[in-house]
Amino acid sequence: MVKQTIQIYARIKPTKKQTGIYSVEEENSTSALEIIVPRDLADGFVNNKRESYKFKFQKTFDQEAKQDSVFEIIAKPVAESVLAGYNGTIFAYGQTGSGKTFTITGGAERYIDRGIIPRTLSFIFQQLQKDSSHVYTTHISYLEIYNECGYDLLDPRHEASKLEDLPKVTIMEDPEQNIHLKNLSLQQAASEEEALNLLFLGDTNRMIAETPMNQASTRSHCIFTIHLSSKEPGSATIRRSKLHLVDLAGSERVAKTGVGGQLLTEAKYINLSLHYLEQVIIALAEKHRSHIPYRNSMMTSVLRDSLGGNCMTTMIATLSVDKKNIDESISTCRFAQRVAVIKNEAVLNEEIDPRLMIVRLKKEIQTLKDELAILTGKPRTEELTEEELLTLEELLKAFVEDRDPESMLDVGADMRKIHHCFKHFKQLVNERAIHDTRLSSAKTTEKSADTTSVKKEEMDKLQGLLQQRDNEINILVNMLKKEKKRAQDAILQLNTSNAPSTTEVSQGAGQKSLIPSNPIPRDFLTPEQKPGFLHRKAGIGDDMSQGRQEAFEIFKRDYADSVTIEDNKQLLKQRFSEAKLLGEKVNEARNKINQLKGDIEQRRMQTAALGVTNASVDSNEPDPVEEELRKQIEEEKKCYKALFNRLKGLKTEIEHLQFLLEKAKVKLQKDFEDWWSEQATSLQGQSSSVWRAPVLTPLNSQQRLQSSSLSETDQTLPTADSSFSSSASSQNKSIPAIRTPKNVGSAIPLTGDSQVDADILAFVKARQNLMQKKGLSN
Ligand SMILES: Nc1ncnc2c1ncn2[C@@H]1O[C@H](COP(=O)(O)OP(=O)(O)OP(=O)(O)O)[C@@H](O)[C@H]1O
Repeated sequence: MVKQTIQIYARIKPTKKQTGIYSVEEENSTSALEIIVPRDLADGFVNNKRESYKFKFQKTFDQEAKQDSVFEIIAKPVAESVLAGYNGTIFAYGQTGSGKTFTITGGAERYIDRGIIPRTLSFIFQQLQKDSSHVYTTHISYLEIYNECGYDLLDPRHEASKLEDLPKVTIMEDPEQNIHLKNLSLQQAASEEEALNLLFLGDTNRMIAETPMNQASTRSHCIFTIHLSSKEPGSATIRRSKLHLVDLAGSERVAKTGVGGQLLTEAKYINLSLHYLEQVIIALAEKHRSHIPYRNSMMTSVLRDSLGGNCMTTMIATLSVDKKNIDESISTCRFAQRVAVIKNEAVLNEEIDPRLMIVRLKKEIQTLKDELAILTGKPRTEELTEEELLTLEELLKAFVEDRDPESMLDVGADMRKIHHCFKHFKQLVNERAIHDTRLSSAKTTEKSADTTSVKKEEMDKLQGLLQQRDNEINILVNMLKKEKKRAQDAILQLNTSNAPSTTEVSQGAGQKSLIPSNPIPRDFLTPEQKPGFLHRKAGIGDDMSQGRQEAFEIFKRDYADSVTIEDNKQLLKQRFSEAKLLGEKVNEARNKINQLKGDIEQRRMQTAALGVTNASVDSNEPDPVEEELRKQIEEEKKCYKALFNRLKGLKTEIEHLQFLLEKAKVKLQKDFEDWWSEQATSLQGQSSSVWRAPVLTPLNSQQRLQSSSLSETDQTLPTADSSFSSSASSQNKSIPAIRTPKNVGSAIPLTGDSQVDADILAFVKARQNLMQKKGLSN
């Protein structure tokens, strides 16, 4: 790598006029250029009394300097670096007409005026011819940038087409941020002559010709590039280098009205891309500046490597030393001073030719194989032998089973064995993955088994509940039967004592029913008329099921202690009303006493008032009216006391009765609970096999009536599978509401009450549906 600041040179264009405004002083390896501002021009400065400006250059080529010396000193070293594989750039910067083109390309009239490009081409091709140790390839490209648009000056269509019709050269950037120019042709030049022809073609195609300074400066930038690649015969290394020879646009600034007042101020560039070039130069000159605005213009993008990158760069500041150009000359020198601090790092651009590399590696492999075969005494085949595989497997097994994390597996430098090991480990990892998947799926199955057990628990609970409800129904039905029997006994008794009061109601088809005309027994009332038993009502023992509540009502009625409870209740009621009456009387007596007290007070006041108005009235004499009132008060007080004492006694009696009732209530509750569980246990024992519910269809109201009527004729209530269905089939084909499957194990006990039976059947159906859902029905 070669680290180097951009080299700066100054070249002064010859002039026939006597200027006397500058002087050149050559020092060791540098030269000092002093520009002296004539007094008359400096008059306009207010704050600056300086009359001369000094600038340092590598060398200043004064007016008499010839093209060959410029080439020798400036271009030749760069060309040599390019030949060695480094990138190089030479650019000329200066105002229009200061000699940039003359320096870079040369004068067209005389051979001796050939500029840097032809001389470099000549030099390079001479060198190439001389060096037979390398194979060189040379390509030329010629780019013109005008108004931020790139044009290929070597495009043969230039002559026939207008500038705007030609394809524009565009900048492309690859992921490594390397710049590629699309539509810029690279023309191979096998000889100096071919290269010069290309230069001539490009110059001819330049769209913007040199113009007089006062009209418009030359505003295009031209970049002539020599692309060189070289490699030693048989070597895979290719060196690629580029040499940019750049003729920039004129560096004039705006507002050039005169020299005075403008010298120390920085006027703006006419050419925008030169402004961006200066921005890049300023940014590069600043230490620790991370962002360099190369992308702002096409010219700075193309010359990116030349400015602070992988390139050996040289700048030639062209100066026109006429008095009228003194400000532009100073600007140019200032610019050059900034450029001089930019450091470039040029590296050898070598790359490996991939095709050659493959060939070389193949060859190397073969050589190594041959060597190995000689050393081991046996040629290495593609596959491992069985014996080798066996040994390897044993090694692998030992390695995998070894618990020591530090243990090593050494199979030697045989890639076949290493590959085999990788294959083995991959297999292990895959097997492990499959095993894990199976394990997780097994866990999922376990989970689902858990869910099933939860469901089963729930089902068992429901089944228990169903059993409980079945028991309830059975208990209720049994109780109903008893009630019915009692009612019918009562009817029979009535019939014997009062025969004409019974009406025979025909039920059709030989069915008869005895319905008492008066009074109607409680249990034969319509559901709407029923006060409590089996009639839906809310409230009694909210914690009891409805069936239990109803059973409780019946139980209560037949309870042995009910009479005592009832008597106590009546007594309590009586005592309550007595207490109420006594309380009223006590209040009356108290009011009476208060009233009498008030009367006495009033009487006293009247007597006192009379004593004041009438002297004959003696207020100290006993008043018979007051005496009478006092006696009355005494009487009332006695009465009040007697009443109060009685009330007190009643209160004690009431409290005692309340206590007794509460006790009886608790006992009743307990006795009922005992009886209930007794009933349930005995029923469970009777029907240990689960009821098999018949297939049911809902009853309509007519059927309900018939069912109800039928039941009234029998002491044994009709069942779904016998009485009801058989009688229904014999009477009316449309009636059968209950169909029993063949495997029905037990009958549904019905009560004969249409509403109650409908409730029971609805319950049975709901139960059956539930059983079917749970998959328990057969
Ligand atoms: N060192 C020199 N010796 C002889 N003639 C020169 C020299 N430098 C420049 N000239 C002449 O001066 C004129 C203007 O020079 P040139 O065209 O090179 O200027 P320029 O800086 O390239 O201008 P532009 O910016 O317009 O391209 C040309 O006729 C050229 O031959």
